[in-house]
Amino acid sequence: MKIGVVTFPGTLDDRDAARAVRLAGGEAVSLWHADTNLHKVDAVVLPGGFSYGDYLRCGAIAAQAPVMESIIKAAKGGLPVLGICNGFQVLVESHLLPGGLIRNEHQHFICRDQKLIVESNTTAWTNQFSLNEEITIPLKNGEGGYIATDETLKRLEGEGLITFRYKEVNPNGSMNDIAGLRNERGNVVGLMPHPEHAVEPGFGPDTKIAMRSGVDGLKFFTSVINSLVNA
Ligand SMILES: NC(=O)CC[C@H](N)C(=O)O
Repeated sequence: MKIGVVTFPGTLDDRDAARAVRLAGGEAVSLWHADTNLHKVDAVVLPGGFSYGDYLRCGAIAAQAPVMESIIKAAKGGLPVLGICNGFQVLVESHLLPGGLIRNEHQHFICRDQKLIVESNTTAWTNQFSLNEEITIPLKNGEGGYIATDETLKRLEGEGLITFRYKEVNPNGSMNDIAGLRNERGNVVGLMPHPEHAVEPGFGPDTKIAMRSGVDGLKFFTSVINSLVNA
């Protein structure tokens, strides 16, 4: 399976995302921000980083990049798309997911191992998790505070679109402890924490904190391969 990994100017985590794809058994295909086609990929990862220097708002300029025009169109047609951190911000700025991401409540950049609860396991990117499974993956961002109108929050809660919720600590003031969302169809998923940094023993979260192997992030990538194989 070919999984496209997008690089915008200022992207940071494209190499780790490509490595995660390979460790899960997929083929990573580099997509450049200026690409006007998606090179026949079966899914796309929008990785983390500081696209366009975080000018204006994180992800706001990347959402206007040529490659996003194809990704938005393909996502609406069912292509699996995962947005990680800056990628989540791009998905929100592209209106593929609702709401907004603002500066962390405490105004500081945060970097920590973060516990999450998986609240939806029927998406292209989460089908290898159990419902309500607790996972630990790294979190590192400056604008991770999730906001939405009361009406949107009600819809997200009512329709089961909140895919990840922060556990124990709400690290950034996100409304309803929201760490990640899905679209109705389940092909588009975005989250602030970083699964691609928790795919190999010894390199992910502190296993004393995670109390597991520190590779909880790998299941995002095996999930999408599983959903493509069984599509
Ligand atoms: N790790 C990231 O992707 C960071 C995203 C964004 N630059 C922020 O600080 O919020």
